[in-house]
Amino acid sequence: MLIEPGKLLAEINSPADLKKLSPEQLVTLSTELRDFIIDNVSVYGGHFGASLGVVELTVALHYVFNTPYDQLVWDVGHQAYGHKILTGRRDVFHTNRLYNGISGFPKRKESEYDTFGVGHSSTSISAALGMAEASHFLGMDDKQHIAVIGDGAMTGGLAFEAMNHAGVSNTNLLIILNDNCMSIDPNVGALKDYLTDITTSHTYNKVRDEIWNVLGKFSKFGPNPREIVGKIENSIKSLLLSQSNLFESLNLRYFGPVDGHDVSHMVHVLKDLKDIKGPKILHIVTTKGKGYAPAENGDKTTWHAPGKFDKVTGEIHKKVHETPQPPKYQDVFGHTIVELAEKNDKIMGITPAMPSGSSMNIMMNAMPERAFDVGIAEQHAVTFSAGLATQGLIPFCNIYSTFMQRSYDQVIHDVCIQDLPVNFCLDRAGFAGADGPTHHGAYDIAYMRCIPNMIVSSPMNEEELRNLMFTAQLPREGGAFTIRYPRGQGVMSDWRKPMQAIEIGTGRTVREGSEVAILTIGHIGNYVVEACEYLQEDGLDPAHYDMRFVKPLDEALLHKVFKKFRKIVTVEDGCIMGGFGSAVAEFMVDHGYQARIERLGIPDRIVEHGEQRELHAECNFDPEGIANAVRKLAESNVTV
Ligand SMILES: Cc1ncc(C[n+]2csc(CCOP(=O)(O)OP(=O)(O)O)c2C)c(N)n1
Ligand SMILES: CC(=O)[C@@H](O)[C@H](O)COP(=O)(O)O
Ligand SMILES: [Mg+2]
Repeated sequence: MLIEPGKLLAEINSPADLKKLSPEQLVTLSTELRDFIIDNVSVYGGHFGASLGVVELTVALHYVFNTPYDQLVWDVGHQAYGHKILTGRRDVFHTNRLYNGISGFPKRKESEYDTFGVGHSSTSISAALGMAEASHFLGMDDKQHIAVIGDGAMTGGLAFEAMNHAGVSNTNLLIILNDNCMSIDPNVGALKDYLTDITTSHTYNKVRDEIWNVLGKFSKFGPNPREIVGKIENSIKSLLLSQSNLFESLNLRYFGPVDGHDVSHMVHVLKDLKDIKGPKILHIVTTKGKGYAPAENGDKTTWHAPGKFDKVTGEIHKKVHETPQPPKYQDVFGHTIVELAEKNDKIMGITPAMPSGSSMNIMMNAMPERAFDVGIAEQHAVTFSAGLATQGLIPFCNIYSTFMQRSYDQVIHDVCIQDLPVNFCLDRAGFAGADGPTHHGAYDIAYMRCIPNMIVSSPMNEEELRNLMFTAQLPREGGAFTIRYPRGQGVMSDWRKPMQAIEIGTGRTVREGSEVAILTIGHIGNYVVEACEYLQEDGLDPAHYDMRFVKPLDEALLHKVFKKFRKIVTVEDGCIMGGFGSAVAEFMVDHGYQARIERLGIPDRIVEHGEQRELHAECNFDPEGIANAVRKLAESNVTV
């Protein structure tokens, strides 16, 4: 269902239309844009608070800059809904994040205005700097490059690496630091304190006012007062350098903080900055959820991505169930780590900026001195965990599978080469769903199982998750222990049972059978249970083994399987290449068995966004797809 935009917004089909508006009309447009986002997200879901917070900035940027010639890079991209709507995607915005609809993040294939594909944080400054250096190299020194980065994303090491480089470049790079004191959860760390200090400090405000007085005068001199620019720049610089400013010390000219919700002022400021050459940073202060009272005044973490809600009452729609529902895997993790830590005082919890998403916040609340939110800093989270392990502590480092990709060298260099006993809980393993390819946890089995000193496991249900966590905290010689589990609910409403150790490298038989054996890893095994019901109706009787470990594999069980079966299906919610099925195939070859193995999982292509089950179906490993694969194999004439 297409949602009607306000009158002014209905006229904006591209930023060229926006430029026809008077500065006064921008205020009305901002209100209409905000309403349109509220109307759509309340009905269709998606990220919310962040886009509301940058409405005025978005309008001002497209008003002042010549996009898409000037290059605008959004960090993370969850705040770019306004940008999408103003750049030709208003009428398809109701398909945002839906299967076959537009992406919830900027995406190069989707629009020329989306200069850089995003989803993971802290990339914008590097990307914009690369574009700026390219423009210089290609003789387009009139081109502007703008990176919009949040205070949360600024805590990522990559952002600092980029600023370190930008400070010695002479490019037209404008970094806009959108400071709303929030990550998904409240922002953390010394940088946050520093930004709060600049924003509230009397000295800085005085300096800021002086700068804008100077710039205010300078604007009146006309569109291109280059001579005056130099003089003013010098005075600004000396004024700022007399202060200790983090960004100035990196040779980035610092401007701000300014009110990011005053669209007229933002236009004025951006116009001025456009004429100042070289790398610079504008610090704007905004409110996440601005303009929608429940989000602005309520729990900002909830309103980061609230799901569908009643826009009038602010009530978030929750499915009502008549029977008790299984918990989310993340909550099983959160409660279980506390339960374990109460008995084992060496256990520590680590999350890089996902306390709510991973449910590590349960431990952070229960035992704050033993659980750390380290900011959007996955590399640091892993090496920090390694440091804890050197001292005999037992770290449970919980990272979304997709974000763990950031820390690959740390896993190898800092953990596995040193054989340190660090536990990795990889949440959101497999298809993430509506967030799409940037967030799918597709590769972890393949990238973890090839590292020596690494155990790789995955539970089929809540009880197994708890038992694996219990096993991971028991003393062991060394080595890392990975436990991967998906986004969403498990299958057991009665999950809080006493925990027991699982012998490392052992699987279990879910179902004895004949003709075809199905080997699974993790939660996706529940699809096989469903598939077996259909297959039984067809008179088929496949065996099903929940392997629990990809590494080490349960060799005894596999010998049993390969001795009995010539037709084998493997199922995993991960990339086929190098994954669990590949491990089984390697075992077969290494041990001289011959069988036909049908490997189901994520194919070697980028799978877009949609509901998890839609994506499983697309890749033929939903229950129907699995049943079809088994039927086909059962009918085939395997001669090995
Ligand atoms: C590498 C990486 N880690 C974690 C995340 C999850 N994440 C998405 S948005 C976000 C908070 C970003 O905060 P900020 O940049 O300040 O933007 P805001 O939502 O406040 O506008 C986090 C942690 C991510 N996208 N990428
Ligand atoms: C933009 C981003 O990276 C996060 O907001 C992410 O969408 C959270 O995912 P979950 O909803 O699975 O926690
Ligand atoms: Mg923020």
